[in-house]
Amino acid sequence: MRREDHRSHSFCLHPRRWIYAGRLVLRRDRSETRFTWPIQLQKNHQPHQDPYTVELSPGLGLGAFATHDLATGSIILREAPVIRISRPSHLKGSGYPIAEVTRVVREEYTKLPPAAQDEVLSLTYHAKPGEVASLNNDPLGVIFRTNAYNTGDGFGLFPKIARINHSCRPNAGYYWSEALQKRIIYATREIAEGEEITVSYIPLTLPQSERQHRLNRYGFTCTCSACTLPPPSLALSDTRRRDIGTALSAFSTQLNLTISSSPSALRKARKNAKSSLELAKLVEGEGLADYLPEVCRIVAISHARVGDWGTASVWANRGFEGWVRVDQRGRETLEMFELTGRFVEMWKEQIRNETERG
Ligand SMILES: C[S@@+](CC[C@H](N)C(=O)[O-])C[C@H]1O[C@@H](n2cnc3c(N)ncnc32)[C@H](O)[C@@H]1O
Repeated sequence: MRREDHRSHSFCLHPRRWIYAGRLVLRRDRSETRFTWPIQLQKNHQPHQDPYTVELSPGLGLGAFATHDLATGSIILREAPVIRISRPSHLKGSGYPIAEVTRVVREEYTKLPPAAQDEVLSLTYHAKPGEVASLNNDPLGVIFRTNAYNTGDGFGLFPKIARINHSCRPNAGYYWSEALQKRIIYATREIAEGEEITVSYIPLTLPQSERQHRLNRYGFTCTCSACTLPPPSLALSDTRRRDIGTALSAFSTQLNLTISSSPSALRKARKNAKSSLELAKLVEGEGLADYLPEVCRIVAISHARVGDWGTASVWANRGFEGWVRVDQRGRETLEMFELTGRFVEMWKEQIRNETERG
């Protein structure tokens, strides 16, 4: 059993509800594994100052910059959409035609107060030559196309989030909270004061050439640290990202909690559990921190399927820690909370049984 360092937590699950904090130490032989479960909750002592400011980012237009050091998991911004449009069912899979986007966005735009209209019109956009002229000189559709994010069932314009630039190795992630009806931006790793805050506009498991192709619609060539690697390292990064993408989609069909019983199913499940740890290493090595909470879930469930409750508990707990900071009442947070509790109980029972057997 591996030794896990005890980690302290400084966030609040519910502002007025304090949850029992107990430290769980499980011992086997001379090694021990400790972690705190349920998590130790303390008051959130984040500074009151806004975590970011908007400034010029050389070569990228405006960008968002950290005003102080931000810890992993810090919430940078929560924003509700000023304009929200639904996904047209008849066009599933194909893009929204820009003339139609322009029409529906204008309809919503006219309902906004003047200050919000000005904020929308101030946003950067990328259009093909002659495109805005072909839309009766109405830029709203292309503003929307350049800046919108999804909102679960549709798309929304978030004028503050829209100032955040792209990187293929971002330091922030985003999340649409159904409960809050807001998009949340959070630090996926430590961000130093003055550092630019970046998110990804595209899936990051694509190789560099495909990423550049996808970014064409935003009108720029990405020069982030991942895209400008020297050729041998770039080839390695491309392979790693492809492998991560393949593994993520392969695991997506195997994430149930049925314990494998037949020898061949168990052999396969053991192989998968091993691959899940390799996936975690690849994601960490490639610096794709916003994929980590999902990978924690994969590692946890893959180890539960082979009855390795220690590893399953530690990774479920890690996944929970990742999600709870982002959305305390989110579906993923609650799932990982529930799984950690369940796995810890199984783990305790496993150790009790082993101790009794001597
Ligand atoms: C959603 S906006 C981001 C904020 C924008 N920089 C601004 O000034 O409002 C997207 C636009 O920002 C620019 N941009 C974002 N990320 C970039 C990057 N990594 N490199 C160059 N330009 C970038 C592109 O012009 C893109 O169309």
